Amino acid sequence: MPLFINRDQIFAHQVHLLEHKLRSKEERILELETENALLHLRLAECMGKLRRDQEEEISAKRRCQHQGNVQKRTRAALAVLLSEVQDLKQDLQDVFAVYVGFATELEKQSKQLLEQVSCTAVQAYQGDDIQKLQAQVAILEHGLQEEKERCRTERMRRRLLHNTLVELRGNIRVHCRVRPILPFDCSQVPSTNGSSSSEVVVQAFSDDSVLVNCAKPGSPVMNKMFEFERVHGPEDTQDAVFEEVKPLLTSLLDGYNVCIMAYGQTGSGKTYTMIGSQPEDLTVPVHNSQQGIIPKAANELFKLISEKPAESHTVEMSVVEVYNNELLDLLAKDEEGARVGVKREVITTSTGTSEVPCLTHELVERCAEVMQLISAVLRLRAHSPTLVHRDSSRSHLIVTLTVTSKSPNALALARRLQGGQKNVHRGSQKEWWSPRCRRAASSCSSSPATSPYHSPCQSPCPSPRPSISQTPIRTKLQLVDLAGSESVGMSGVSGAALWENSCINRSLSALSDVLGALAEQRPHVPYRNSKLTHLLQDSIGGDAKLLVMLCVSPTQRFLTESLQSLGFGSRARQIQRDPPRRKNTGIKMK
Ligand SMILES: Nc1ncnc2c1ncn2[C@@H]1O[C@H](COP(=O)(O)OP(=O)(O)OP(=O)(O)O)[C@@H](O)[C@H]1O
Repeated sequence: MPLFINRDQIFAHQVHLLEHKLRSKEERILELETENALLHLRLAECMGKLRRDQEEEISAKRRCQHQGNVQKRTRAALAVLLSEVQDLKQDLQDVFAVYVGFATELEKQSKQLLEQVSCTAVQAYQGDDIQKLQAQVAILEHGLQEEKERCRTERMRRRLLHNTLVELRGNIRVHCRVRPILPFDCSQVPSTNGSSSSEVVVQAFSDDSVLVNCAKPGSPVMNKMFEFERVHGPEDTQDAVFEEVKPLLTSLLDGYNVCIMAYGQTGSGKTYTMIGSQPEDLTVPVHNSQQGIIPKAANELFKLISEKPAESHTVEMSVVEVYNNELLDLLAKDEEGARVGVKREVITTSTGTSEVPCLTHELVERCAEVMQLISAVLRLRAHSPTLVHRDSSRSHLIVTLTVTSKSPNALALARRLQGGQKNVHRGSQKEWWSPRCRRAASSCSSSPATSPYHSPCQSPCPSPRPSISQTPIRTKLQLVDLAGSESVGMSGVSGAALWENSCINRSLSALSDVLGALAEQRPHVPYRNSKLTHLLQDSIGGDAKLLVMLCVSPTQRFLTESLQSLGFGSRARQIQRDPPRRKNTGIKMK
């Protein structure tokens, strides 16, 4: 059957198809146009963002440049200031040298005149002449006294200028103490080069320099001079040593953190300097004149606090030892209330400071209480005999006195107000503890009942914050008696003691590495290489006022160790930190 195809129908169908295609194309075009418009919008947005970023970049660059310029100008001004101080120091040294010469000459002349007077008196026996001569002698002696006085004043000025220089540089202060010769300076083993082991080779040359004779016997003298902020000789008493440290206690109440650290080889007098001479029976009180820096500092601190309004300051104490690279809380008690060393960890907080969570703090109100706690923990501290020292400390001891000031002095308050609300809040967040924080702290398993103070609670405190003037300021006084470095051969130890020795030497070399990195201003400072440096991180690299007390033996027997300690001190002096800052101020010290 023939198939008739209606052409109109076919066309109509094709037209319909084409129309459908056209519609979908138009729809696609519309879609694409919308997409295009959206893309344009996004492009415009991106362009805007790019422009803003570019503007920000330009302004950041400008700010950077400005800061760079300011830094350059500050550095240049500081350099000028430093060179002026150096020149002044040099001038004063010259003047001092002239005065010394003049004074010596005058003394000589007056002696000669005195001799002449006595000769003339015997020969001539004439009253008039004697009187004249006596008058002359009196004038000369008076002149000599005056010169001596001027000399002393110039010396003081020189030291003051030097201290200003140290403050300007923000350097670590280094003092050195050369102890007297002691029986163990004479070695039982005869020296291979024939020299006497007890020969004095390290001397306090002046009040700021140490002279070391490094020559081998038979060879020409080879002297090395080391300069420090203050040098004490064997004749210097505990009181004299503390006098130079005392001003730091005032700084503590002015809002600075302070750290005093004794460094030196075993038997060089670190514990003697920090704690004082120790009787066999630790309960026997030590005479004031024999006390070291820790009791004297505690005494001075309570004296200063007693001059403040009543109950405005509280002091809390913690004691830790770093033994075999482990941190032990020496004030922690067991269930029966007996003190036992409990292991703790040191952590870095979100603000970058180091802290020991759950560390025991005891409230102390008198120096005697501090010393009672010290005697209690000294029994726990690791000691063992070595060939050099029969009661050698085998751990680093860190005594911390935390002062909370509810009514800070005008100086600290003014600084804090200048520092601004933002700063205070940042500081207070870390320092203020609300009842909720206290509860959190006391829920810590080994928290002491005696103190509400613990490491800061991480959870936000909903309680209202105190105003700026109400916020207590907390400052830390860290007193560190480091374990003594020594060579294995010299100490003659073996077994467990050998491990102790290697831990001590490793932690001290970690301390040295940290100082090296800071002195060379390396971007990474390896604080975490040892528990000791991690714990002391804020004091060494932070903004605390740090005083390193180098202890050295005077004799040939320990020459290598003494040179190593003096080198450590010199390296510490090279560190240029930001000048120490008061707590909560954010303002650099003048
Ligand atoms: N300036 C000093 N005057 C008198 N005696 C001192 C002086 N310095 C140290 N001594 C005595 O030297 C001995 C060793 O001193 P000390 O215990 O302080 O050494 P150390 O550096 O702490 O040693 P270690 O690191 O091994 O513990 C002690 O008997 C101490 O009394």
